Amino acid sequence: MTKPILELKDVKTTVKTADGEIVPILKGIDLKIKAGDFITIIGTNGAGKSTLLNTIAGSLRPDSGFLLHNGHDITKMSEEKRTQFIGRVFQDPKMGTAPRMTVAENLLLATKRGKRRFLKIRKLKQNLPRFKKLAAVMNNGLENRLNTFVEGLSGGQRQALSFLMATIERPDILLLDEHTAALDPHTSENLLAVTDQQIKENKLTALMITHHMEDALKYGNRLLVLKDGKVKADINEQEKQNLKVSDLYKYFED
Ligand SMILES: Nc1ncnc2c1ncn2[C@@H]1O[C@H](COP(=O)(O)OP(=O)(O)OP(=O)(O)O)[C@@H](O)[C@H]1O
Repeated sequence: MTKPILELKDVKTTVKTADGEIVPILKGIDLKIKAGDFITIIGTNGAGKSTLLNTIAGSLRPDSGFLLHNGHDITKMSEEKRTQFIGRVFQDPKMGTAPRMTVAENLLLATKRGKRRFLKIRKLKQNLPRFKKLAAVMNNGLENRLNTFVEGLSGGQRQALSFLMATIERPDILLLDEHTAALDPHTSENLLAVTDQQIKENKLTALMITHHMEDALKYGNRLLVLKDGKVKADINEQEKQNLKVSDLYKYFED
């Protein structure tokens, strides 16, 4: 049997509050993620969803347990090193992009993820047709703004750019932390549809946090419910197809 693309073994993560208190957040997560899994993650505020993605990305180090990437222990690997195989889109359109650089420059930087980063004008020009094609897929006019400074983009275009940057060098794992939550309903729906299409077309492995039960059911082949730092339910494709939103709310009850 092939190894999971990512495995978490009894992962426990604590955080330190402003007054120095150590609070356990993840309380023993066991998870095997197969290549091609598109997992939606739901759970109440504070359940540990973002902490789980932070622990996978390496921005938080677990206190105990292990993370394995294709069978290799990455528990102690730095966040920077993990960017070679992990792409990430945050909720805040301001994160993950450089505001004082153009869309094309940001994309060129993203192609150099995990490598030495310096930009050559020649490379930028060479890549423009490719970037135009990629941006057009996002279905929101980004392809006409390649020479615009990122700070001048709409929130939706900025999130679309973040998504492109996270996926332009195919990541082994794509982490989406409520990446459409700050957008208006129409823009959010468009980005979710493109996200789904890109994940399917490129056979990406992705984890997506959402507070929308309909989206958690509509997208992906697997659904995780987190509660109080633990996996309360791990629902497979078949089970998921038979679920309704009202069924999901039951997992939030005690
Ligand atoms: N760096 C941090 N310092 C202090 N507390 C933190 C930190 N990160 C998370 N927490 C706390 O840990 C708990 C879990 O946070 P986390 O963001 O993982 O939850 P979540 O399930 O993503 O919630 P939400 O739906 O509100 O985004 C929360 O109570 C939060 O306040």
